[in-house]
Amino acid sequence: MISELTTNNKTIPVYILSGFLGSGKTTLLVKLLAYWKSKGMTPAVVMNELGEVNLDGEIIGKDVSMAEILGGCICCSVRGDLAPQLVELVQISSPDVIVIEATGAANPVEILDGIADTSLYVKLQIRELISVVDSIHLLDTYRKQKGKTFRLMQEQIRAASQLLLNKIDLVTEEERQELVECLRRWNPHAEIHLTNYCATPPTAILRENELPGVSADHRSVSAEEENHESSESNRTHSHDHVMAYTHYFSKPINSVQFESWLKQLPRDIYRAKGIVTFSDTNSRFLFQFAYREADFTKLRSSDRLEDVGVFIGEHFSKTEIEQSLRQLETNEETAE
Ligand SMILES: Nc1nc2c(ncn2[C@@H]2O[C@H](COP(=O)(O)OP(=O)(O)OP(=O)(O)O)[C@@H](O)[C@H]2O)c(=O)[nH]1
Repeated sequence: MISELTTNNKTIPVYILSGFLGSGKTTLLVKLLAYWKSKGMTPAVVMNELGEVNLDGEIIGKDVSMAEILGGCICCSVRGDLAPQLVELVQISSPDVIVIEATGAANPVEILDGIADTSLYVKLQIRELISVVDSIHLLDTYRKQKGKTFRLMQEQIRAASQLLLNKIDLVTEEERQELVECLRRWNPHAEIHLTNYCATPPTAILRENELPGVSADHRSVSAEEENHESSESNRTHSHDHVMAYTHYFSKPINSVQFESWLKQLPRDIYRAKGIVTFSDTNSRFLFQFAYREADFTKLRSSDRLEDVGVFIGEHFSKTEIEQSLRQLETNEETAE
């Protein structure tokens, strides 16, 4: 159980790096860390390895705060470790940004669920789920169309908001096109970047200019990004598809309205959890929502937790969720 809570009020962006074993996740991580450091930022890393040793940790360097979760996958066997490790990382190093490098065998949707737990204790906002795809490996499994690896790769691709089709030096131009078509079919929403050694401008995949809770369509785009966007024909231009949305409530809301709001959530949102203060009951509750069933547990009023909701699903509109929740908050304002 997490006993201490952070008092720092900033919201920390979180990026999840997913992708099959050996696809290039660490290669990308090293580039992202160098980028953040060059901007004077303090990044922190959560590394998860199936084995008992973390060899990649050596590559990261001693100047980056790192939490290691070894001996299992954070999406299943050591999932309970993720929240306490993240909270500790935030409390000790107060990072500006956190990257979670998943094991190659991880199902990213389960990791989102683990981060949702953590959002109850520290202010986190999942920004991107980046899946790195090994071109030659995908080509091989795609042509066979079966097996556990095929299904896992498919899940990692489906869940992503950013896709790096990496190691394109190892496939032909025709094969590249075949792979891009495959990615598009499995995930019509993600942005696709064709890369060698994950070389793509970090600004193109990080969406740093987007403030939490602000529609990506209104973000300001840097010149570098703009150039990149116009030269990249494979990208979709709506960024408003996310796998998780974290909402920090600004005030208590009405319990009846919130319950009926939960019931009408789109089917694409299959998991939600959080803490709310109800104006009409004068109490705080932990809420859980799964498979269209909502459950509320009363919290002690002394618990110093933020009012927050985390919503997980497939490519739903973050803006719509945000606006309708803000509406619930506004309803209370007018009722006062
Ligand atoms: N040919 C080629 N090799 C690459 C490319 N990107 C990465 N590699 C190599 O692929 C190997 C695996 O890269 P990593 O970045 O360690 O991959 P990973 O996904 O972190 O691997 P795991 O942690 O084992 O899951 C390394 O030897 C990289 O140098 C690429 O675009 N082309």
